[in-house]
Amino acid sequence: MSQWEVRMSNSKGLPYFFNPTTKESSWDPPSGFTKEQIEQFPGAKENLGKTAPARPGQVRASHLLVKHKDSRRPSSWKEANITRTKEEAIEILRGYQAEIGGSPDKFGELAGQHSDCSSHANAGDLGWFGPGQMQKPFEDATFALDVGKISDVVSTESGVHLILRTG
Ligand SMILES: Cn1nc(-c2ccccc2)cc1C(=O)N[C@H](Cc1nc2ccccc2[nH]1)C(=O)O
Repeated sequence: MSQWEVRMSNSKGLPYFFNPTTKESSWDPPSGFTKEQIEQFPGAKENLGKTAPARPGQVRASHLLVKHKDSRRPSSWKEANITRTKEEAIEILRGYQAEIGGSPDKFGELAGQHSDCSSHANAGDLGWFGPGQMQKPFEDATFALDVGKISDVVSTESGVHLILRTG
């Protein structure tokens, strides 16, 4: 039986069917196979049922930033002159992390109250962004998250962050 497999289209963020023997590819399942057979194709379990991101290649995230004295801009809507150390900032962020407990709703509430980023007014929402738009540690951490998940502490030149990936 010519072996079909399910691959993920990077450009569209959608699964497609590919036959390495015949080099055929199709968005729709090849005919002549039962649903059960299709579900056994290599790659089917990882890829079938995935929906395309609203903006292929981009991600959306919210964050809670705690700045410190060595931040690129040690000032925020909350505090004109931020003097805490990076270690103190991490301790504060750990407290928020515990209170958030993995809840996206709680994340937005605390980001709105406590984030040292001007996006606090947006419950921490930064909108959509692609590669090269945010500081690299922030970008890498966001792209590594599944949608709906919250990072551990991430450090950038702006301070220390918790990141919630939303899209
Ligand atoms: C990248 N960005 N987007 C917003 C924003 C987005 C939506 C609505 C309002 C503000 C603010 C910022 C920003 O750079 N804010 C900085 C702090 C900061 N540094 C960041 C580094 C990486 C990601 C987000 C970051 N936010 C500041 O207020 O000093």
